[in-house]
Amino acid sequence: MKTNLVRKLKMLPAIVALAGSGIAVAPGTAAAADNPYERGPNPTESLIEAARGPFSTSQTTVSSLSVTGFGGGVIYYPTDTSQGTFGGIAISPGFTASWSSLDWLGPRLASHGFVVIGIETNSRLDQPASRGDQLLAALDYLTQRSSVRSRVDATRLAVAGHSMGGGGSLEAAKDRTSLKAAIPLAPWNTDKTWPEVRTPTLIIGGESDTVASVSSHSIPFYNSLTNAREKAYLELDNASHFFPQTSNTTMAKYMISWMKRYIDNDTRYEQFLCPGPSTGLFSDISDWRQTCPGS
Ligand SMILES: CCCC(=O)Oc1ccc([N+](=O)[O-])cc1
Repeated sequence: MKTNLVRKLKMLPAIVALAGSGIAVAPGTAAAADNPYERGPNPTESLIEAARGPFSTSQTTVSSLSVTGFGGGVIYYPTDTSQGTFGGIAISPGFTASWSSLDWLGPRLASHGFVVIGIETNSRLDQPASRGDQLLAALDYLTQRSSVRSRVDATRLAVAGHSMGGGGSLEAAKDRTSLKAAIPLAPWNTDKTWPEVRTPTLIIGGESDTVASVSSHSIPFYNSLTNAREKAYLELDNASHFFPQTSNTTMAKYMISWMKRYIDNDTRYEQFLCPGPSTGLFSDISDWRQTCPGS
């Protein structure tokens, strides 16, 4: 007992120094006391724009033969086990595409402290409703059966997807209102109204998309999210339908900020979302709309 007390007293200066430095400390220590889900250092523009975040990552392939409800995929996860569990994110590719079309996103998001599963769909022709079911099946697999399940917090989960996969992410959020965040990318869906979604949702559209034009998809979807706890719309200047398929710093930066803010409840990332980016002549963002907490 006495030895423990002496050890704790000896550690105090180190804990105080860490708290001041912005370096994350384990849940239960001083800096993380307010928010047990906060992971990683204090964010800066350069941190969220970098090709990799502060966590080292590893990956493991999931065979379609070992799962039900989706077509397997790849899991990316932080190797650090000293800070507790991480939130989980499932991501679906679009019509006729495989996970490899988006795979740059896996390590990019995981390196900020998330366990990410990029899925293959049962068929590459699956429609958005099916892709939504498959995203949820992948999250269940991730948290209940996968080899990394002990690293994931099953109460802090999110979805994203491209095109029909983005339409699928709206379907998943509609069906599972406990999801903490959704990010449809150039979403495509025949259903144009989403009042059932309560999950904080960031829609990212491409200004020059001719497959799922923002005027008939992303913007009406955003406007119809009347019951989402928070929502935002980011439009990438002059971007085509296929912008998520190559590494895109602006897209990654706002995905990271949204996921951190709503999966981890990390208000340190609010600075990038409220009031959000400018959309001037020299910006690569042509439109930004949002509801900020309390507004
Ligand atoms: C990578 C393909 C992204 C995607 O899903 O694009 C499409 C979305 C809708 C249709 N369609 O309605 O035929 C086609 C492609």
